[in-house]
Amino acid sequence: MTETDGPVIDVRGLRKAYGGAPAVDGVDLEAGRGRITALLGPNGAGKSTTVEILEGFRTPDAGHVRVLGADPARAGRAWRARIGIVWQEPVEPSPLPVRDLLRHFAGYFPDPLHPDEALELVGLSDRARSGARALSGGQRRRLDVAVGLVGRPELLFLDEPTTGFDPASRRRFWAMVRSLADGGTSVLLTTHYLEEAEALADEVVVLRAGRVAARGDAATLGGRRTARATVSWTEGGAPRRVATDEPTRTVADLAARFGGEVPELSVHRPTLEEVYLSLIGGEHEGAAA
Ligand SMILES: Nc1ncnc2c1ncn2[C@@H]1O[C@H](COP(=O)(O)OP(=O)(O)OP(=O)(O)O)[C@@H](O)[C@H]1O
Repeated sequence: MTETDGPVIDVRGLRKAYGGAPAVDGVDLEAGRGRITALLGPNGAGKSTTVEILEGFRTPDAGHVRVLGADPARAGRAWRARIGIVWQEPVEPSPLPVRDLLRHFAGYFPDPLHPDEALELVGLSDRARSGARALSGGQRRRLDVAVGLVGRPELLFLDEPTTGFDPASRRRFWAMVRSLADGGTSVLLTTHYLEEAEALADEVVVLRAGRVAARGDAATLGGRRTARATVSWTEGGAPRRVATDEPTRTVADLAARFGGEVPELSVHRPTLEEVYLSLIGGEHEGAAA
């Protein structure tokens, strides 16, 4: 039975250890219908373990887990038909033409999209007759998403979906995911691209060592909006900077002092990446790139 109210993902106190070492250590997670939730965290933070439990591929040691109202560890085929998964590893390219491949996958679902609709959604309509092997890397990834979508999922898991995309393709892909969410599809996105989380996510959840280090919308995460601004300029040939809670006043004072243009003036607030790196600790700086 389809639930229209309540969160699509409802997780409390989730724990999972491997050989006594905790991978997920008391995670709470809630995702609303039609929302995009991004799960961030350095390598080994517990993202895949969490997602695999939500998909029903791993059993938790402890915790309350409900996905589309059911316990994924016990849910059956009808539940599985309501979720879509785009794996981290691209699917092995098939020799079948793209449209036939989608028709094949559509056959597993009770109310699938027409293959051409799925291709249209991911911007691959003009490649319907191509063999999947003839697609570029980015096009194959979009085909993976079409496969994830063809069953008309209520909840779509996207695991590092845009690795290897060129910047323009990535932006097209984001627009596509956003329009899916606008159409009511809920999305759980795992990504290492902070820019991607910022562009897409209604809520960002940062995992660190199996625990939630922070959650919130990308604009305010970790006190970002209220963090001090840094005003920089050049004076007497030397770079100058001040940290301030009142950047407008600082800029006005500088403008008055310089009597017009302030050389190389900029105002900077912490980026999501800077906030993220401070949340996960400096030892992981390489992991956020
Ligand atoms: N099957 C397994 N057996 C033993 N340990 C595992 C297994 N799967 C994951 N782990 C360990 O659990 C921890 C969390 O791993 P997980 O794959 O969930 O992290 P992640 O956040 O998805 O990392 P990445 O960003 O690298 O994909 C890591 O220390 C990892 O080594």
